[in-house]
Amino acid sequence: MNAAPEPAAPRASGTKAELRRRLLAAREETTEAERDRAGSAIRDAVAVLPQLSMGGTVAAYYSVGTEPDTRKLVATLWKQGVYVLLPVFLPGGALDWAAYEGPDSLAPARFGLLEPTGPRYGTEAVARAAAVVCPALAVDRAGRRLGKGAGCYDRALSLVGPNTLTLGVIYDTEFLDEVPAEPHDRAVQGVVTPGGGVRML
Ligand SMILES: Nc1nc2c(c(=O)[nH]1)N(C=O)[C@@H](CNc1ccc(C(=O)N[C@@H](CCC(=O)O)C(=O)O)cc1)CN2
Ligand SMILES: Nc1ncnc2c1ncn2[C@@H]1O[C@H](COP(=O)(O)OP(=O)(O)OP(=O)(O)O)[C@@H](O)[C@H]1O
Repeated sequence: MNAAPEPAAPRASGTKAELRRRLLAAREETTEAERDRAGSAIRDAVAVLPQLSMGGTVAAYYSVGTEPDTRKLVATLWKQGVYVLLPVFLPGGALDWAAYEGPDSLAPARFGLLEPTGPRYGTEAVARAAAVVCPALAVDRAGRRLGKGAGCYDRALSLVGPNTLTLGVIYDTEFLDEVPAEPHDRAVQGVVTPGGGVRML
């Protein structure tokens, strides 16, 4: 065949990298007061969900930097008697999990993260959670999420069953019509934003 080749479609990974840069730059513009308000709204919307308030296990993340704040949510769930697992980033990109046992149970880790210091329960511990509260840079209408690019949450979400509630936490402006997706991407069931609360997708 001598038909001219189609122009190459941009590789999804390239598109993702560009989008990440744009979204991270926008997060840099948020103020501490905005992030503080966002954290209260996220806590108020999420802590009342039955899967997160019945005293079972919830896998969450402990926000750092300009991420949508989940520290208030984590503290509230813990005070309510929920068993909160937080991720420990392993070399290679898998996540281990350990319990949040109050602010003193965290220590600074690589990449500016604050990670739990208690016993680690293994990569598969996430499968015991009634809900997984995932960090994301963007989520689209089909629940496709864009993460930081290490594939941590794609792997973690591939371990959870269909009865586990999976939520991506983002700012309102990060809820997009479409996020570039690759076959390994694992969608979330719902999205949480400060302005929109919890929306199932
Ligand atoms: N608060 C929080 N905890 C979390 C996550 C998260 O997104 N937020 N993670 C969600 O997956 C995991 C950590 N994932 C990470 C993925 C990539 C990089 C990273 O590439 N960081 C560097 C860039 C590379 C480098 O410096 O060499 C950076 O900070 O720019 C860091 C953490 C587990 N814990
Ligand atoms: N289930 C998996 N098992 C092993 N590696 C995986 C898996 N899922 C994704 N990966 C790896 O992770 C890399 C990064 O994926 P991607 O760019 O989609 O990350 P992300 O969804 O943005 O990040 P994260 O999941 O950490 O929030 C992929 O190139 C892939 O090699």
